[in-house]
Amino acid sequence: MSAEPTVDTGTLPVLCAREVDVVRDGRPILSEVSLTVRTGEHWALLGANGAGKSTLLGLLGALTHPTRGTVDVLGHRLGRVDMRSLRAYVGHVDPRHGLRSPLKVRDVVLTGLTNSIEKVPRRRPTPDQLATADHLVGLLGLGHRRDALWPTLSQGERGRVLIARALMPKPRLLLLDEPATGLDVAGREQLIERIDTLQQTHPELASVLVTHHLEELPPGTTHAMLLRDGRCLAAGPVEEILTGDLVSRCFDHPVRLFRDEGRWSVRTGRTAAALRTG
Ligand SMILES: Nc1ncnc2c1ncn2[C@@H]1O[C@H](COP(=O)(O)OP(=O)(O)OP(=O)(O)O)[C@@H](O)[C@H]1O
Repeated sequence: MSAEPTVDTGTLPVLCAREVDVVRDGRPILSEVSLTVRTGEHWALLGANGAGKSTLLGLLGALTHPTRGTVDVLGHRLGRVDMRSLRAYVGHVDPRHGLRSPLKVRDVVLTGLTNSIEKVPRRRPTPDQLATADHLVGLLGLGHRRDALWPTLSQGERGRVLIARALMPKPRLLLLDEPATGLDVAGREQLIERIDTLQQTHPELASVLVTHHLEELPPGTTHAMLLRDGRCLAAGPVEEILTGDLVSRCFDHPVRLFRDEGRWSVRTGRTAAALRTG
């Protein structure tokens, strides 16, 4: 039987993946990927379609095991401890959330406590838990929608509800899988603003955000990893990694990068040498 993990809240990295390989149906999906994430770091995980981003996020979220290599979450190795208890320390925001019931916003946020999609019958939240849910709903800018039903929410509102839900068990690591997919400009900007606010209100948190679009990165992004064909092309502080040259290689297309007020934008460039970063 797996032991309940004691979680280190001190100096250990929140997450440490070493030389990870993932092979599915005999095909290498990830090869020799290493990543260390520490408290207060906010990582962008970038790569073209099929590069392996979601597969890596599944490992980081203790949803799957590597074929080779090791993944430690708060000092506890996947495979040696109960994966479900580790998941309580990792908030996973997946826009493909499969909720079917017409739950109210506040009830969806409370499902974060049980890490379940639907409400768990006969489980009553404590007054403290209700207060935390209300606080998070407000923090994500949804105070006025607290009693709205899930099917009536816009996609942008759903994204923010799912972030509040992921924060409910007070995780140390927040994983965001393409959170701005399908959002209009207003929805995307509100989401990015709220993610950026979290980085200030929750200094104990680390995050990894997957996207194809540099425009969707919050200004508070501190680090980036570029994945290409299942391998890490580059990883480190964002100023060193988000360069026209490296991003061009990552997406196999010459681009120039611009940064204005903390946000990135990308244009096709005739040569990668024409790069300009701010
Ligand atoms: N269970 C599996 N069996 C076989 N191949 C798989 C499996 N899961 C993923 N793959 C393949 O692994 C590759 C990486 O998939 P993954 O979803 O991690 O990429 P991604 O970078 O997140 O892509 P996208 O940006 O399109 O979402 C893809 O080619 C995918 O088809």
